Amino acid sequence: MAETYTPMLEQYREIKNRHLNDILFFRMGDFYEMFFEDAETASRELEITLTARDGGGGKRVPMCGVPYHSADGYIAKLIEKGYKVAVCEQTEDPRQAQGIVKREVVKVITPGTVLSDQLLPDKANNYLVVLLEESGLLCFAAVDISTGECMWGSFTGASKVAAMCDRLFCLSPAEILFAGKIDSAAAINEFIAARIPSCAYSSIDVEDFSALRKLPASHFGTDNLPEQEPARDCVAYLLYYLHHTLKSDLSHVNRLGRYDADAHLLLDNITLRNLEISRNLRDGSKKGTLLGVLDYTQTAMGARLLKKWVEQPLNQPTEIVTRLDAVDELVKQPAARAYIREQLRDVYDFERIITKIEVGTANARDLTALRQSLATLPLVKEAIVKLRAKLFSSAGGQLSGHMDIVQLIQDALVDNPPVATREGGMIRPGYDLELDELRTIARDSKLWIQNLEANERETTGIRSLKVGYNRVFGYYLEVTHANASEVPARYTRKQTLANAERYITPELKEFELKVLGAEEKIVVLEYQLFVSLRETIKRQVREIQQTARQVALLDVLCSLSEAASRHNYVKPQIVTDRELRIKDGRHPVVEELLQRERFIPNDTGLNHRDCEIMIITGPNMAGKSTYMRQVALLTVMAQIGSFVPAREASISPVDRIFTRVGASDDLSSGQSTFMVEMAEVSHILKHATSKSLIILDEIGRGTSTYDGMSIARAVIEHIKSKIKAKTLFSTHYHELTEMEGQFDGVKNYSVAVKERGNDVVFLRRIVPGGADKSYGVHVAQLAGLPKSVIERARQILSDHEQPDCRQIERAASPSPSPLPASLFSSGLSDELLALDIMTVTPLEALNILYKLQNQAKAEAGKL
Ligand SMILES: Nc1ncnc2c1ncn2[C@@H]1O[C@H](COP(=O)(O)OP(=O)(O)OP(=O)(O)O)[C@@H](O)[C@H]1O
Repeated sequence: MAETYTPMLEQYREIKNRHLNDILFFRMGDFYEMFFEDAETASRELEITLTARDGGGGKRVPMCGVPYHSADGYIAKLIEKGYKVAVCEQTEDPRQAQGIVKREVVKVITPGTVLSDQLLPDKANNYLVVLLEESGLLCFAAVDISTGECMWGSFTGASKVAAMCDRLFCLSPAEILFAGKIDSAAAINEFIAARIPSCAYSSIDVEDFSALRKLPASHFGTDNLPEQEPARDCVAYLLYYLHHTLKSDLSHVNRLGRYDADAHLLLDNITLRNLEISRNLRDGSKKGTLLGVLDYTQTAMGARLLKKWVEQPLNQPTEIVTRLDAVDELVKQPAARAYIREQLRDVYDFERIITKIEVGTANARDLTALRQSLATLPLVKEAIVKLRAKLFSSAGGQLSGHMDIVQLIQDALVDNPPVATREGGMIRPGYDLELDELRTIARDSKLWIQNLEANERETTGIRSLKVGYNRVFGYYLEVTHANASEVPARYTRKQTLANAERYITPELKEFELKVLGAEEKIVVLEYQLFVSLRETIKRQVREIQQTARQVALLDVLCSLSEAASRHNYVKPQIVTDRELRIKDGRHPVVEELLQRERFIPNDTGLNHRDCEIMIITGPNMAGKSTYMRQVALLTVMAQIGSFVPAREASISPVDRIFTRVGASDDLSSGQSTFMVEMAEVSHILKHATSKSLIILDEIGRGTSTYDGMSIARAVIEHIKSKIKAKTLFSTHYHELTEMEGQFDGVKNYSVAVKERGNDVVFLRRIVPGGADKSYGVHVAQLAGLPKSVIERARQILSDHEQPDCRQIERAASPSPSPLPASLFSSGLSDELLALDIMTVTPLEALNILYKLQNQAKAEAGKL
């Protein structure tokens, strides 16, 4: 026989059955209760007491609970730990309920659908992504429910997984859902675990999917829908999940954008990381990144847009120039820029406020923030209309101040309303006649009580008599025991305290009814008025969203021009001759970090005639990596529409930038450093085109010299003959400089140094020609290696640099390099060879080691 529970628990079980993957917060009065397994999980994760309650038939059922007013904090904790929380409310007034109060899940909160400020990342997007793979097409649909932004994209072919991973890296979703069976799931999961570890992921399956197929068209209309069915289905899953979790009509998710890879300069996730475009390698924050240097945005909307611009620069010259012209105008008009930025400082994140209005969670304070934000816009518009650049004329035109809404909120709400919406105190006097009348009754009642108190004191002669109020007895007259004998017969005793008696009179009760009724009515009426105000604003969701987008655009343009003038950048010329010419270029981030030292600028000239590939040699620490990243970053900046740190720059947009820089530790994937390096090089060789820019920093160094050098040379030859991409290649293999004479367009450069005795001065200048020394020992010394090690290294190096040794090293055959002669001279090796390691005891071994060391010391002249 099926187990039976109390009617309330039966209701719980019925609801829980529909939310098996969620923790069910079950509202009971002032608490959210959890039962059964959920109670055990929640008590463990939230560190709250696990109790039990009678489940019917003598069964004890595990239970725990949290007060409803502090539930947000607990929910936040569970979401951060990757759980989903279904919030089940009482949907009827318990006083009117017959039997068990009706309850319903009003929303499911998941990492990708959170809307509370507490859980949303400040100034950043919070994406939910659905992935679907079908008929060779790998699709995604993404939404930031907090702003209403929604888009889709799809990839095919051999590189579809890599392309999807790059996209996911940019979106950095809070939650990913795999719809149905995804062939590439393993590879994608591996990437998420390594690169977006905070992302929650699960699968989504629907029994009757055919019913959902209509969702995209009914929600977005048919105009912008993806043509391919898998992509449309992906959007359908996304909408289904949103309806299932948010249970609102989602009118703020009203535009479906398409991610179009062809419109952008593609920066894969490796390059985004290597160049530290928006996240640094140290802790993933924007400190010390290109975004960090360019971000002078004033609003959260601007900050989110700038991150997109920086991670997805443009590739079409006309679009780039349009942005550059706008930035240029603001650079030339510092007063206008300062004025606009000043106004924008008072603008709240109203893109998110609009969402809260749409889903009905906005409070009165949100609305006053919206009013304040919109009210500043006419001032911004005034400044914008005087500007000439194309982007301003479109932005200015659309920058509506929504004065009707500003006025409406101004009239309806007091200046500083409370956060709570059901406790009154929000609506401005004069806004609603009925409310004003009720307030008059409530206010007059205070006067009435004062009068009553004075009258009663006079008629009874009890000077200490006072009128009071409590929730249990309502209004009462309080008289001390000492005066009890003076109390008239018309008083009815209600309560006896230690030193006083409390009474009521018919007059007082009648008054109470009127007053209490008024106060209750005020609270209800204020809430109704507030909700209807919210609904009125909701009708303009689209228009206000449009305004938010214009504000973001303006903020970003101001930010880029502020960065340009603060850091002394110049407007790059955008050309189409496939050349890159930079005069006195600087690294935007390194120049900011250098405090006392001055950053030394350098030129660059890359073209397909005489300098397609730069082979850069030079000492360690000389500035090779900095220079190469600088060239890449200046290209990225120009394609963002930003000015660049240089005296002059003319840049032909590239289609992709590839980087292979440093030793990226991919220990999590179980691959060796060299394997990762080769995989990255292979990725570059497969995807680079003649319009790409490639940065290769010392490839081949993770293996033996000969293997490494051979691979490096073969890679350059391949790029030169097959790909023809502009390339910067740094290396310590001086042998590669021989390529200059052998291939047109391969040019040697080196970083100049000055030698002073054993000391080396880095000049940080890139000059034509190859270098012949690495000065690695010098850098080791700078890094603080023990003096003895440095001296020994110098000795080995000088032996090694003898002509006969160098001859051997440069030979192309990969024979093992001989050890320096001195190490095993004078019979040391004979003694070692004679040893039978398997039979010596540890003590004997130590003795032998001691003897060998003494011998070595003697040889080194240290004894
Ligand atoms: N143009 C410059 N002006 C001033 N300082 C610079 C310049 N370029 C580089 N530096 C400084 O030199 C440091 C080392 O530069 P970088 O890492 O580019 O050297 P590298 O030649 O790539 O070294 P390695 O071969 O060891 O990787 C940088 O961190 C920076 O502080």
